[in-house]
Amino acid sequence: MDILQVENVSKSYSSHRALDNVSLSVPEGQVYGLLGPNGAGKTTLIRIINHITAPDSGRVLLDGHQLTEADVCHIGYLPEERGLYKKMKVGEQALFFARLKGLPKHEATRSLREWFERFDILDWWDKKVEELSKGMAQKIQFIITVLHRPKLLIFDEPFSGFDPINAELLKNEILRLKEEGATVIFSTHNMASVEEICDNITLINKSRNILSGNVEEIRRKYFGNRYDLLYEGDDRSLMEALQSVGNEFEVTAADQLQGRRRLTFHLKEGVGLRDAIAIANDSVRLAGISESIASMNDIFIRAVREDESCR
Ligand SMILES: Nc1ncnc2c1ncn2[C@@H]1O[C@H](COP(=O)(O)OP(=O)(O)OP(=O)(O)O)[C@@H](O)[C@H]1O
Repeated sequence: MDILQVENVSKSYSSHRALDNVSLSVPEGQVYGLLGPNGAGKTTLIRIINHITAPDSGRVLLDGHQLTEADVCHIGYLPEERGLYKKMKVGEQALFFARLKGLPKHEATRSLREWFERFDILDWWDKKVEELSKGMAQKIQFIITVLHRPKLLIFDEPFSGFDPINAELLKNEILRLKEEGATVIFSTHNMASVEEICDNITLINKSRNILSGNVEEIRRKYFGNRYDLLYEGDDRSLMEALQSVGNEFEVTAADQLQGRRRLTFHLKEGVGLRDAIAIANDSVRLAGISESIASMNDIFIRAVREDESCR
């Protein structure tokens, strides 16, 4: 069942078209990535879903009905530009926002303390917000966003400003929220996080949806019929030997210690993998072969370039 459906949404700012007939469906209980180059239209779409901006045409459905202002309380939204009151103390402010979202004081305090402990920031409770670094303030904002347990969470660039340890912490918390039943949509430029936590994605380029689907399926299919050969020997002679069965050759050092190399190549249509292995074996010492799964980074670049070339 899809918790959110975006149907043919378009939006223009004066003469610029920020979204052009964008449609997507977000399955309930999954993590959904919104990807795209700078200025593609991700934040505009997120703002439309959150009822901050209205679309010029198209509609957004939540649980099958047209989303209204009243539904916004079921959505937790972490905007890209985050605002906290600088002079207020951290705990006091978190409590203030929790009360605004309708949590009784006792429950809000207990729940906030639990979150602060989990994020290892309990000793920040009485600090002033102005004393916090960017990443520290971001943790507080994250907690405020998820505290009232909305069923749909939308994070705009949640990883920006986080060091690798805190980014890992955030990833695990997003997965924990998913396990507890929440649906999470987030925009990001961090492709590693997409591979690690997203079930599905949509890639927007220049206001249009150019690629949607399940991350695993996209990664398997996108480049299609590609394999990694692990070997010891001469790169050039291996590539020459494989010319008749493959193309798009790319050599990388597989591991420095054993001096192994990795050749990634595309197997030509109608050629059996066994034939390629036999040819490779005659030319180098083959240590392994596996299907090559494209990275989201490669897919992002290729999909955007292909889209640009046919506009
Ligand atoms: N309030 C606004 N007024 C005018 N133009 C806007 C406004 N908001 C966004 N735009 C324009 O709409 C386009 C899409 O912007 P948007 O912020 O949605 O992109 P984005 O995909 O979130 O980009 P980034 O990855 O850089 O955050 C951009 O060209 C931007 O300049």
